Amino acid sequence: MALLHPCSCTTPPSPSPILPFKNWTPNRLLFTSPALRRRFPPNRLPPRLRAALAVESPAASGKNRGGDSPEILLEVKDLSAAIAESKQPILKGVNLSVYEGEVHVVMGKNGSGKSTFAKVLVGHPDYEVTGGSIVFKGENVLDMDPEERSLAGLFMSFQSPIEIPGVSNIDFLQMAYNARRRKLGQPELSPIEFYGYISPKLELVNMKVDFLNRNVNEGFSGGERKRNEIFQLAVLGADLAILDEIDSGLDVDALRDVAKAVNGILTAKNSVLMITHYHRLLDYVKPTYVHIMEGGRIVETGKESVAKRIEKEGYNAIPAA
Ligand SMILES: Nc1ncnc2c1ncn2[C@@H]1O[C@H](COP(=O)(O)OP(=O)(O)OP(=O)(O)O)[C@@H](O)[C@H]1O
Repeated sequence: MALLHPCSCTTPPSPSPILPFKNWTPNRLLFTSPALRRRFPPNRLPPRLRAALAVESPAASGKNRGGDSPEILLEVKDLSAAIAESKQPILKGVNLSVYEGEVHVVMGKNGSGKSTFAKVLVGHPDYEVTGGSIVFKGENVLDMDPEERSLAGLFMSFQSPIEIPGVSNIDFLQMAYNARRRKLGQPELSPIEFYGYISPKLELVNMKVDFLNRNVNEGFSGGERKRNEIFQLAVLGADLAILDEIDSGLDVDALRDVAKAVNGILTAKNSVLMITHYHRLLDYVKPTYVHIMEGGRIVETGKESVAKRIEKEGYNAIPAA
């Protein structure tokens, strides 16, 4: 699963080391019981209870990073990285600065290094950083393991979200959410408080409540997995969400829902880095910048018009690509 285990796109994580099941009380069983769900169906929580349970996402309510002008969230300088096993260089000097409140889009031909860049940001063990720096919220990310990066507020959704057999969505999310709250020194939410918190998020992505009790991504269609990734992002919050082809394989309605959810999680304090091949996502989520990656470098940066040009003319429209 993406958020707590950015390295897990190839190896399903064991949630236990950082998400202790021992914190899971018998209340949880009541909470997921059909009777309780009938009593508190999503969207129908009594307004007072809803208000009482309303809490901000831990990321949104985290450290206040200051005054009115946007601060820099991510600064990548001359980043190079190779495949850990073969030492084959893939990233060859990536430079990128992301400020609060921005939407950055990375496009590029197949094999240009987009996913590798995203995975290197979250510390995927398949890759070795061979040069340059990554600073996130003023901290050297290269000194952090993937779990620390995630707890610091980096979220990544993967092209192919993994299944976590035997762990329901709601169990997973509550454990992940409370882990983040603990890290921020905030009190954990009880199951009922958590349910109050996530109900509106289900609406945001137009997901049925049944998905909460299904095992993470098990038997989900491709589109449902993508929707679930965005749901996780909406629930867990992030200062920087890295979305790798979140639009691939979505039907038009799902694309609209996912885009709506992305817009719904954006605030003046967080940012999104989206990898996509298609301009259609940008009809809904307006980019601050569009970057073109080629040969492991960002070779062009511009506004949305760059994406439109590529859609029309292909990558030949970008001389360096
Ligand atoms: N773990 C790995 N083992 C072997 N080769 C890899 C690995 N990771 C990346 N590569 C190679 O690095 C290059 C860049 O891959 P990457 O997935 O980053 O490209 P991309 O721009 O995201 O492509 P696409 O648009 O097709 O998703 C490709 O040639 C790919 O085969």
